[in-house]
Order: sequence, then structure tokens, then C-alpha cells
Amino acid sequence: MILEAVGEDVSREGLQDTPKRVAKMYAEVFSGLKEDPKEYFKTVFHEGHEELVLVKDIPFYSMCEHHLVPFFGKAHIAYIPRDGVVTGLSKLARAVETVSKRPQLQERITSSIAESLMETLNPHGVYVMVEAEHMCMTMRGIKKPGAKTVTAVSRGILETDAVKRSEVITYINMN
Ligand SMILES: Nc1nc2c(ncn2[C@@H]2O[C@H](COP(=O)(O)OP(=O)(O)OP(=O)(O)O)[C@@H](O)[C@H]2O)c(=O)[nH]1
Ligand SMILES: [Zn+2]
Repeated sequence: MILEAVGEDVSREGLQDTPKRVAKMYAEVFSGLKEDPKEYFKTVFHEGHEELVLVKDIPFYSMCEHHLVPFFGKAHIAYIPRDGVVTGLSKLARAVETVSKRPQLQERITSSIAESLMETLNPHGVYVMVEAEHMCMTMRGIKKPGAKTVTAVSRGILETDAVKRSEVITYINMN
């Protein structure tokens, strides 16, 4: 229907399988709708580690819900465990993957990861930062390639304690 609407000849060879390919692609890029990031954080280890855990530079690709074009970048997830309860490191990246693979807003990716962690691990604090380039701002519309959006959500002690939060931000900015 999109190809017809833009005036394409939908019978030409290259386009014949395009509806099928696009359907398959959307099933893949929106597969996170069927998943709950909180499920991943059920994998826990009792390690007695009460200090910072940070997994940074987690790459992600998502789809802007306004234009259905990609936005992509990196997510950084930090938390301070309570009672030494930590989750698997890969589970943080899996949560990013799940919430990215939905029609999204960058703010919602950021806050839903933070809330999921707070609700499951009940840590002392969480800090999530997401930086991304939105193709709806680069290839169309205002056309500002290179413009970067940064969103951050802090919860618990990382919301109330500015010193601890700036320590986390220093680690995020470190190479
Ligand atoms: N807050 C937020 N806005 C977003 C995100 N992704 C895209 N947008 C914005 O959503 C807005 C939609 O604005 P509209 O005026 O309804 O749509 P539009 O006419 O296509 O807007 P332009 O992009 O300005 O041409 C735009 O300003 C986009 O930049 C996001 O993750 N978070
Ligand atoms: Zn957009």
C-alpha cells in the first residue's frame, strides 16, 4: 500500500517480494513488544557486592514511533545493588534490546530500563543514560546530521546523592 501510494509500479521484479520482506523486517525490529525486560532481571547472584555496577556503551537500534524511522546509539546502565544482589551483566544488554525493539521514544527507553531494574532488583539506586541520533532529524525534516540526544534517568540514591551520580557520569565518560 505504501509503494502504491507513492506511485511505484508494484509489479516490477525488485518490488514483488518487498511486502513480504518488510513484514518480516517489522516482525524482527518490533519483536520486543512480546517481551518484558523485567524477566531478565530474575537471573540474580548473591555476591555481597554493594558498590557500583556499570555496563556502558551498549549499542542499540530502535524505531521512532512518530515516523517509523530508526534512531540508534548507546545505552549506559548503572546500579548500586542492595543486599549484594546483582543480575547477570548480559541481562542489562538484553533489557536494552527488548525495549529498543518497539515503536519508541528515547525518553521511554531510558525510563523503562530504570523502572524495570528498580522493580525487580530493588537496588539502592539506578542511573540510565541513552545517547542517540534520530534519523527523523537527519535524513528528513530539520536535517541536522550529527545532532545527538542525551536522556538520563536517576532513581534512588543516584537521584538524591549528586556526588555518587557524578561519579557514575565520570565512569560513563571515561574511555
Ligand atoms: N521527545 C521525543 N521526540 C521525538 C523522538 N523521536 C522523534 N521525536 C520528535 O517527534 C516530533 C514529532 O513532531 P510532529 O510535528 O508531530 O511531526 P513532524 O511534522 O514530522 O515534525 P518534524 O520532525 O519537526 O518535521 C518531532 O519533533 C521529532 O523530532 C523521541 O525519541 N523523543
Ligand atoms: Zn521521528
